[in-house]
Amino acid sequence: MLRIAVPNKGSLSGPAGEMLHEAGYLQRKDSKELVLVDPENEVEFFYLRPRDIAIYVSSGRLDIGITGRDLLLDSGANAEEILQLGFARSTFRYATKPGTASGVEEFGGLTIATSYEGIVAKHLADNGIDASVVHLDGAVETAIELGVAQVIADVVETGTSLRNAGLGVIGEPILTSEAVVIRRTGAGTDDPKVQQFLRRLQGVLVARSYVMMDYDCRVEHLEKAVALTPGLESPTVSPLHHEGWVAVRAMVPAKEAQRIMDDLYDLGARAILTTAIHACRL
Ligand SMILES: Nc1ncnc2c1ncn2[C@@H]1O[C@H](COP(=O)(O)OP(=O)(O)OP(=O)(O)O)[C@@H](O)[C@H]1O
Ligand SMILES: O=P(O)(O)OC[C@H]1O[C@H](OP(=O)(O)OP(=O)(O)O)[C@H](O)[C@@H]1O
Ligand SMILES: [Mg+2]
Repeated sequence: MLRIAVPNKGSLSGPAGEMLHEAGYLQRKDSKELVLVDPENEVEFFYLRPRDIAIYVSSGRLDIGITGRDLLLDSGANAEEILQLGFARSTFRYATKPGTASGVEEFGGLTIATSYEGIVAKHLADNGIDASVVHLDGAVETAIELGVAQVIADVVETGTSLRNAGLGVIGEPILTSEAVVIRRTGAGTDDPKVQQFLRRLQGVLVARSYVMMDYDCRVEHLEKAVALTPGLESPTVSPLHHEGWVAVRAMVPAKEAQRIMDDLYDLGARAILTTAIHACRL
């Protein structure tokens, strides 16, 4: 059985469960369930605090985990990313009240509040800055108003929390984060069970970001049409009953589908349609 750590709470938990469900795995129905066995797929899911997942995976007791890159780096655990999942995207940044500091180099002697002490301590050390770090569990933006710190370092997605607290970002993002699949460093991905798990998640990512496009076009326009829809390997081209015409089928990125349909139409293609892909193995 492959043993997999899944976030039990917070921003990662819902999307991780949805992705596993789309990949064909059983998922818990009750948020109080801590362990779930999926016998058909030969996997066992452990629902754990997102912050603890890298520690479990680095111990080798669990084969794989889903967590955030920022949490992985903050933990300092002996685990590495083996797949990016594209959700829970955020940046990790410093912020202050206007007028406190214009750059990270002015943080010397100040106190920085954060839930991610590991990342902040390393970043300060790398930049040779001597500042104090105070750990808070959450709602870090309020720390400045309440006088606990002059600077915060926190997750920023839309920036709404910072704006609401009257804070502005300082310097470049310390890192960009997203949900990732992790494995103990050096354990590799050769294990066929790990390979199968990764292929299933990759299949979900592709099914979400591509659509299938079909259209008819005249033979003399085929080369130009195929250049617009090269597909993954190469498009399928079938003869139509109506001589001089072919039917073409190819996967295209969902975000570009409308633009490609316009370009195909201008080229003389007709009956252009797209359909959703529900599952996929590349
Ligand atoms: N607003 C957000 N948008 C995108 N990702 C976020 C956001 N807030 C947190 N994350 C990501 O979620 C992960 C943190 O998960 P965690 O459960 O510890 O905190 P949380 O989502 O803030 O939940 P809570 O604070 O309610 O416990 C990190 O990878 C972080 O980058
Ligand atoms: O840039 P934004 O879109 O506002 O998102 C970022 C905020 O979201 C998270 O907070 P959460 O709501 O999880 O509360 P927390 O601070 O207590 O973790 C994060 O810690 C930031 O505060
Ligand atoms: Mg939070």
